[in-house]
Amino acid sequence: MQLTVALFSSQKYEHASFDACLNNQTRIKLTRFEQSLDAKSAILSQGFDAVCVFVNDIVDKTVIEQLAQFGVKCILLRCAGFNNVDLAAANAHNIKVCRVPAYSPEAVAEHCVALMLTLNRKTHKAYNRIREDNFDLNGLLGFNLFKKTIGIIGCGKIGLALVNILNGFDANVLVCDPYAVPGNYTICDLDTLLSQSDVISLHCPLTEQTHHMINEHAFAKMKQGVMLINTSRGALVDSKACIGALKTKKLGYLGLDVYEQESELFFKDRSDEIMQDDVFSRLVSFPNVLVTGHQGFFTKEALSEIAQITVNNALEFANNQPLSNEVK
Ligand SMILES: NC(=O)c1ccc[n+]([C@@H]2O[C@H](COP(=O)([O-])OP(=O)(O)OC[C@H]3O[C@@H](n4cnc5c(N)ncnc54)[C@H](O)[C@@H]3O)[C@@H](O)[C@H]2O)c1
Repeated sequence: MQLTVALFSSQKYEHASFDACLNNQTRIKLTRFEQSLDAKSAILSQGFDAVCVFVNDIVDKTVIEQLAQFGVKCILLRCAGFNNVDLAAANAHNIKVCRVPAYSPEAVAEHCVALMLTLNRKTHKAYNRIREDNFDLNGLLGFNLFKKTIGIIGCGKIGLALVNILNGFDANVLVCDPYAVPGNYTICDLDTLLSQSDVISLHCPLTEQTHHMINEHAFAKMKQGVMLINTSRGALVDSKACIGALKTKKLGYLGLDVYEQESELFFKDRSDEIMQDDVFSRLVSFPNVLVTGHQGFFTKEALSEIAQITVNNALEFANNQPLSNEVK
């Protein structure tokens, strides 16, 4: 039997890695759609055995009911996080859900350090200054990461990859994670991490418990001028509370690779449109805020691993084999 797969939110940059994996096999037939999956576009999945989705596709109860009606039996996530999928609804309709649990955690950890160093050493400003023959150093003052206290919330695969890099800076690394095991860091509770860290980086999943975990109460506990980095999921952070903390200078630096309302913005060229998101506009107006559009994962190595694992997940499903990366 051939497994037909409707791939949503298709991007050109993924073609080569998927084509390389699908080459010389006829078991899987992939059809690409540029549209993201939601209640309106779900009709496109009619007649397909599986859908393949990414971080901002909406796979809630309504969409899953439609998928079930159209005969879809498997949801293949091309990412690790699965907060956008209603697992109970999928289970109720006997639709299997598979993900890519790890694809180069180092890619995200390295991007996180790129955000930290750019914000700190202001290389983005220096780049522009030098192009205009402006060699003034005023306004470019940074600080050493050496011996600084860096708090990591969520020390799974990405958090741990970050710890390994930060140990190279001889930083004092604090970790808050309910399942933390002893390592090259100090395990502490959230309040201790918030109050002692010079830099805070988020690497826990988005759940009901972690939604807006960084809010005005959390900022109140932090050091004046703290740096906050979020490469995990946008809604871990209350964006409006960030604006408040930036205005009082409590928040000295903010690096975001994810944003709560990113599904309305990211992964498309919107330079011809009028920005409708006032919170986002305000955030990017601060000189000490650096936003990248969910590109933490975006390395050659990670794209290749995502394609290989997704195709393997599809093959396991097509062959009725145990699903190594099923999420229940
Ligand atoms: N920016 C990107 O391109 C990108 C790419 C991949 C993943 N991500 C995000 O990064 C997150 C982390 O990925 P990972 O592969 O390291 O996941 P992981 O499952 O390996 O690690 C997550 C860790 O968070 C911990 N955790 C859970 N609840 C917590 C809480 N309330 N407080 C503190 N820790 C808590 C878990 O115990 C676990 O150790 C994912 O959830 C995903 O949202 C972003």
